[in-house]
Amino acid sequence: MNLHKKIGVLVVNVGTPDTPEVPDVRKYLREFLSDPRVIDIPAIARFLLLNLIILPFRSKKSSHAYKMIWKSEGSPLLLHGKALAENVNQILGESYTVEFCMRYQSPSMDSAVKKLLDKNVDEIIVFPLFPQYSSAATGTVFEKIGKICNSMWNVPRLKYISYFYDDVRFIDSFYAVAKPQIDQFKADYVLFSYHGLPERHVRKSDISPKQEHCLEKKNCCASIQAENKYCYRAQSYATTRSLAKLLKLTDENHMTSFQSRLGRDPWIKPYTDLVLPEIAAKGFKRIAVICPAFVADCLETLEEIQMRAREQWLALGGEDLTLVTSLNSHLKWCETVADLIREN
Ligand SMILES: C=CC1=C(C)c2cc3[nH]c(cc4nc(cc5[nH]c(cc1n2)c(C)c5CCC(=O)O)C(CCC(=O)O)=C4C)c(C)c3C=C
Ligand SMILES: [Fe+2]
Ligand SMILES: [Fe+2]
Repeated sequence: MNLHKKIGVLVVNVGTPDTPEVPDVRKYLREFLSDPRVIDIPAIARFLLLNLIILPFRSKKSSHAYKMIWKSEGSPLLLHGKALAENVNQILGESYTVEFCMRYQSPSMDSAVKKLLDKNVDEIIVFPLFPQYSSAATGTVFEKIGKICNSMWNVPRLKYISYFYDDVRFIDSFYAVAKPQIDQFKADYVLFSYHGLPERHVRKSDISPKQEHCLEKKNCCASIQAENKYCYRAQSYATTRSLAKLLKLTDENHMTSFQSRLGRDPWIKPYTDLVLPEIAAKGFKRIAVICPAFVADCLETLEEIQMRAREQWLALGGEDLTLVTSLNSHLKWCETVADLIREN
């Protein structure tokens, strides 16, 4: 390797509002949900849905939720991302410059790319913090970097990290973080709850000639094959299989589900809020919930799982539910991120 080469790294997460107040949450939701990769319906229908239904109702509701998890220094998603980038930069040393940014709102991808170019980097590695590929999260980050570079005369060399759902170091990091928490909690059941997606997104990721694999064949997500290599649901199940094996779980005491639905379209199943009653009915009392689609704790883990799902579990007669805190800026995870960057 050329010792004088300077490598820029963009570590990107989805985005968060600047404050938990309604106007900032509305601004964030507007940018996020106007993205055709997130709400993939015709532009006029998306505009009407967003302005007449989602923004008037959701902004207030989400603002209330954000207020419950907000830290004095800011949004958990932002704080964890900044800490991760700082630690990874220290591990990688001075031939690398690592910038943390958000696909929506701030710090913006545009400002982070500018910072890297001001430091005269020779190439940029784009690292979306999403273990499983989805067009709504990973795809939109890659599209955005393309748009940013479109306006440049000297386009920097770009490299992309698309997914790492089965990378042994990612799995080992989650194991290292989760295992002590599950043991200490004395869980009798482990639920792997992933961010959901509309079923339509998964069907569109199917690369078989007539899209006859994803959600068409029985057990379509039970293994990764050529047809479903971009299938978010199949990649999520693969993450669960690797983690469950390390945690020595059996088919009886763990399962995979999908949370955070929005709107009336069918989303990938099973739904987290609908499996909790089934698990309770089997007599399990102490459930630990791991969320391996999120490498940092955020609204979806801290409010939806640790608060709302816990309340639901207690109402179902469960003894307790714990959220297994995420990778955040755990040292093993920082080393994994540094390794994934180095090998690019
Ligand atoms: C159609 C709507 C949505 C899709 C598709 C979607 C995919 C998706 N999202 C993440 C990661 C995160 N999403 C977060 C929040 C969030 N997500 C949606 C909607 C969709 N996400 C909304 C409306 C929100 C905002 C909060 C709310 O009102 O519920 C977050 C947390 C952000 C935070 O500030 O803490 C993350 C992270 C992935 C990985 C993904 C595709 C798989
Ligand atoms: Fe989301
Ligand atoms: Fe699939």
